[in-house]
Formats: sequence, C-alpha cells, structure tokens
Amino acid sequence: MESLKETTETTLKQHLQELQQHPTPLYVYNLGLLRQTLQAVKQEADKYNYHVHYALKANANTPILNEMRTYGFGADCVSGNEVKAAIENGFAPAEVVFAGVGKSDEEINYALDQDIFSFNCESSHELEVLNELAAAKGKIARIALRINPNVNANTHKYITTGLEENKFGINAWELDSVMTLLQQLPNLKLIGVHFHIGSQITDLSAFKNLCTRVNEFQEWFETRKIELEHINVGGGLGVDYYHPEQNPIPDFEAYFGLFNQFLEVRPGQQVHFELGRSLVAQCGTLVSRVLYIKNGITTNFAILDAGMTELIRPALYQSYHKIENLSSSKAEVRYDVVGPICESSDCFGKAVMLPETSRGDLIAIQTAGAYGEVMASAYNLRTKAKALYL
Ligand SMILES: Cc1ncc(COP(=O)(O)O)c(C=O)c1O
Ligand SMILES: N[C@@H](CCCC[NH3+])C(=O)O
Repeated sequence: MESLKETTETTLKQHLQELQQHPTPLYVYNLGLLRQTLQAVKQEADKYNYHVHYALKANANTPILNEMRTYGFGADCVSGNEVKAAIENGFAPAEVVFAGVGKSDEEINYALDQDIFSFNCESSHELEVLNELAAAKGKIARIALRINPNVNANTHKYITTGLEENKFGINAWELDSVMTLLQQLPNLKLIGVHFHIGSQITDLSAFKNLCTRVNEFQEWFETRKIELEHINVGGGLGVDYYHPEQNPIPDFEAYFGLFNQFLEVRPGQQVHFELGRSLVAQCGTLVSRVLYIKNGITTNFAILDAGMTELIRPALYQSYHKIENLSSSKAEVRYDVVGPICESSDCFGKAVMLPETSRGDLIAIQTAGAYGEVMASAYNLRTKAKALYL
C-alpha cells in the first residue's frame, strides 16, 4: 500500500506551489486515488458478477462521472436532475436507476422519456401515479419495490434509512396490498426489489443482517410465484475518516465477500449495489486559507475562508474530518478550526492539534469527496467553491 500512502498523504504537499496560486476555498480531487479505488471495487465486484451503480448524490461532478462510466458502473439517481446529469454525462439509460420517496410528475415524465432501467418505488401512492404517467405516454415502466427491511445500520441516526420509523421504502406488512395493487397497474413491470439501510456503515454485521432479511423477502416472493430478476442491496459502505492515509481504500474484498457468503441468489438473478461515499470520499479534499487567528478565553480559533456552506457534514452530523496544515511544520498548538459563517455550528473541529498556524496558511480538510461539494449552499450569499483535479 506504499504507493497509495504516497498519493493521499503527499499529493497536496507536492502540489503546494500550484495550490497557492488558486483562490480558496477549493475542492481538490485526486483522480489517481479515485482510479485505484474504482479498480479495487471492480475487481472485487466482478468476482461474483455483481453490478455497481454509482450513487450520484455523493458527488456529481463531470470528471468524477466520467471515471465512473469508464469503469463500467451504472448510475443511481435520486432526482430528475441527477437522471439528467447521468444521461448528459454519457451513462446509457439502461444503466440508470431512479429512487426517492418524493419523485415529482415532471421528474417521472423526464425519466420515462429516457427509458431508464428502473424506478425504485417507495409507496403505493407512487406506484399509482407512475402507472398513470406511464399510461399517458403509452409506456410500461420497469420498477423495483424499495422495501424497508427494518435493519439497524448502526450509524448516525440522520443517515439511517432502513428502520420502520424512517420515511424510506415500503414496509413488510404492506407488501400483500402492494402486490394486489400492482396487478391492477398494467403500465408497470416489476423487475426486482431494492433495499438501502443507511450510509457510513462501518460495522459489516449490519450488511449480514440485511442479507438475512433479503433472503426472507425472496422466500416471500417465491411462495407467491413472483419472479425477481434483480436484487438491489443499496450502498452504505463507510470510509475511515480518522485515518485517510492508512485506509484510503475501503475493504471492498470483505464487503462483497460478505454478500457472496450470506445473500442467497436465485439462478439468473442479478445483484446490484449502489455505492456512493466509499467510491469518492477519500479522493476529495477541501482546501482553505486561514484568514485570522483569534485567541479566545479558553481556546485559539483558526478562522478559515471555508465554512459549513462548503462542507456541512461537521455542522449537520457532528462528523469528524481530519484537518491538516499544509503550509506549516512548526510545533503543534491546539485550535478550534472554524469558518466565517454566521452560525456557531460552523466549526470543522474543536481542540485540533495543528502546527502553529498563521494567516495565509493552507488547510486541508480531508475525506471530503463525498457529500461535500454536492451539499454546498449559498447561505450568507457565499460564492460556490471551484474544483481542481490533480
Ligand atoms: C437509496 C440510496 N442508495 C445509495 C445511497 C448511497 O449511499 P452511500 O453513499 O452510503 O454508499 C444512498 C445514500 O445513503 C441512498 O439513499
Ligand atoms: N449526506 C450524508 C449521507 C446521506 C446519504 C444519502 N442518503 C453524509 O454526508 O454523510
């Protein structure tokens, strides 16, 4: 793994002079690491003939999408604009799936016109609306039922999606009535089932529990003589935010191996995955300049030109991102690293040990490739940060 260590730990420092020429805040992507990650995913998924759709919600930048397409991944979309981005960036419609609890008529109509592979449907009401819109176009929409498996992902409660209390998916007790309803909806064709239990899952036993539930649902369908061509088990594999240098690439071998061991697949069935974070998180860094150093009563503040408007994860989920000072190698001092936004939650890290930091230093906030740029906002009328690809 020595060469990987090189790419994550030193790439930014190697490019320091170049970075200094750029306005900040700036998202910097390491395409070399991205390619190594995608190669690893492909190698492990191919072992079992698994097919991966990239979840665009993690990062929908064109150079990133180009890499995904080049490596043969499909596109998992959650809005009409994501479907559009996938198609405009060259994904074949047959490689596009569209999930989401609240698809608007306009979004559905656009996806119907594109003849996408599948709508992952999350309620009876949605099925009725989709059937009506497909009928109006004289089309038959391929659908997968997103089932809520009631499996705990053991992750942050804001990013758990597969519990009964969550808004996502069709609950097990509704399946009978949904199947009865489907028989009355001639413009829908059921091609599979879909599950997704949450994100940033680091305890793989959650996926084992998912497999057990999927196996039970498969039996349920089988006893009713309903054939499922596709089993989509979603995404959710977590990354190591604490040690991006040591673990730049998640353990895809263990992840896919677990599904191979515990998921019972019927002959001819295809297994689909929808990975987002695990593919792109580690290749992205938010680079920012120190604006001011301010000595508070209890702490020193390093005030950056990036804030929660560029990377909202710490403010929203109290999530940890490793912070490095690329410019200084002085003795370490403790700082609260904060942004310029008019919110006290605009803080990237408290009591962070950094080499003594001065105005103008470049600060790297790591593991920001997923759910970073895409979740940026214009709050305080901020300008959107640019992206640089190394
Ligand atoms: C339905 C669905 N699929 C895929 C993903 C991608 O998840 P992750 O980025 O955790 O792999 C998400 C996000 O949690 C999702 O909601
Ligand atoms: N945006 C979240 C994850 C949600 C994933 C989409 N369901 C994060 O930054 O961790």
